[in-house]
Amino acid sequence: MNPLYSSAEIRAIEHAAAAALPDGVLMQRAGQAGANAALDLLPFSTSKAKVLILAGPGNNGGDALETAAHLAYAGAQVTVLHFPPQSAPSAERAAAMRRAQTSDARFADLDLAMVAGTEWMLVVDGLFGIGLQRPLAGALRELAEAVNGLKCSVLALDLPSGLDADTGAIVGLDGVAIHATHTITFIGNKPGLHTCDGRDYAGLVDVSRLDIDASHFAPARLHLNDVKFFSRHLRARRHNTHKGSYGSVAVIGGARGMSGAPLLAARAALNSGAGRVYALFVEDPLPCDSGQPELMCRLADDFDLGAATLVIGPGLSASRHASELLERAIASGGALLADADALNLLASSPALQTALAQRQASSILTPHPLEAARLLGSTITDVQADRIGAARKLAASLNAHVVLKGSGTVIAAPNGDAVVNTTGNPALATAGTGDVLSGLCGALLAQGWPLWEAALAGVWLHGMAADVLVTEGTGPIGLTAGELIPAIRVALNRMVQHHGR
Ligand SMILES: NC(=O)C1=CN([C@@H]2O[C@H](COP(=O)(O)OP(=O)(O)OC[C@H]3O[C@@H](n4cnc5c(N)ncnc54)[C@H](OP(=O)(O)O)[C@@H]3O)[C@@H](O)[C@H]2O)[C@H](O)CC1
Ligand SMILES: [K+]
Repeated sequence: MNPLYSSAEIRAIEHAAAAALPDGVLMQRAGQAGANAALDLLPFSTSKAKVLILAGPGNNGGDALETAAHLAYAGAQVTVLHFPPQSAPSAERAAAMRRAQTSDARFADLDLAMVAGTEWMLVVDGLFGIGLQRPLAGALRELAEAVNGLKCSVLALDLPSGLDADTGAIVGLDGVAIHATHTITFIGNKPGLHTCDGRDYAGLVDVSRLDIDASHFAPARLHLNDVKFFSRHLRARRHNTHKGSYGSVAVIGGARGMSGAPLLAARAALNSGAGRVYALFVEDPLPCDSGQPELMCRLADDFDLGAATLVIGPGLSASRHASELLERAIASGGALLADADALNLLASSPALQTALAQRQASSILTPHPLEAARLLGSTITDVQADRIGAARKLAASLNAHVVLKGSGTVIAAPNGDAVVNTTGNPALATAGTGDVLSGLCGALLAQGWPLWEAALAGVWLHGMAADVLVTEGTGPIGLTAGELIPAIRVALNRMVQHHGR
């Protein structure tokens, strides 16, 4: 089920596997896998294909040298830019170097004009893998920038050089990484390829396990999101049901001048199948939502908060009254999702945090990185430098399921399990999409989904709806949050048709 491994876990697997195999086999397999991935990107007749191979000083460079030898034997015109190790290379890297030197690959000196001025069909990035220790600097930085200026495909071996394998952050303030179009990653998939800058820099990711025996892989605590994680909750509707069978959602928010946010969340909840949906306003309730008259608009103070699944936060404001409503919502016994201003109020109140952490029924929190930073007492930079760590920390300290939004949304449970989402695209970087997500998750909770699965499915469907709209040309530029709602409804129904019973 799409496990993700930290670099420490990958090294442990590699050591255990290498001990049971003849010397150098893993690097040879990595080089073969790299060459196969490269050949997939080259024309059938390789003889005219100019391929630039960047071979760094460590074992990632060893993989690149193996790849270079294979591609040269396959007839490609291979040029290698080689960065020799400062100390004695590993035996397998030395063997890889001999193989590349005895092939037809040409070793060239670093010349940025040559890199920029040649019509490469492919660049293979084997500068650094999981052993990157510091930012790319000097000539390496210039080389990465020159490669990033090329139009051709770029295949990263293991991961794009300059990217942190565990976090997906580019290493260093104002750091640089190779912008790959494809990545062939070895032994196991890595979180850094799927969150933060990872999705932009890794391109299409393929995993080669190097034929390592399954016994060497310990169960992972981190996975890519997968429909299999939540598909058993996708239920076909029974004929003999009524609106009461599908639960009630109450969205609490809408301070003066911010009534749009709860309406978006409430519309999303209704269109995601909740039986009854209330839009509860901190003050001045709208008489109705003329665009969605099925919604019931009320003053929050007049509502029994125990009577519905609560989504609190969209347009809530930071007023004292809003804080009292949050306190009441936390004290209610039912399922609760807190978003937006509710998260900011939580961040400024240790008492509310304690009350949330002590709830019998756990909760879902859906912060974006700034909201998460406020809750953690840190900065956006800190959060983005380790999104998975930040989500896990929040989940543990607040005893909540945390959805840390952004590229590669992270969903973390209080027990440390975490998932990185794979759907979604930059179209979601627009006002109101967070409100839609909160309403969608609230609707799934109201229909009886457990918190973890509701968060996984909500994030997955939200991203899938945006992906479908972008495929159809409705975005990424200019997609509006409201347009997501009918697309979510279609995606949810299609999934129920496919998986439900
Ligand atoms: N060992 C095997 O059989 C296999 C390895 N695989 C591949 O190996 C890499 C991991 O290899 P490792 O050597 O540990 O690490 P790297 O190649 O990523 O880089 C380490 C060397 O790079 C130097 N370094 C690190 N950062 C920088 C930097 N910013 N600028 C310059 N040099 C840097 C580091 O030198 P130090 O000075 O820090 O000591 C090392 O020399 C893994 O990713 C796989 O690709 C195969 O997958 C399987 C077989
Ligand atoms: K690399």
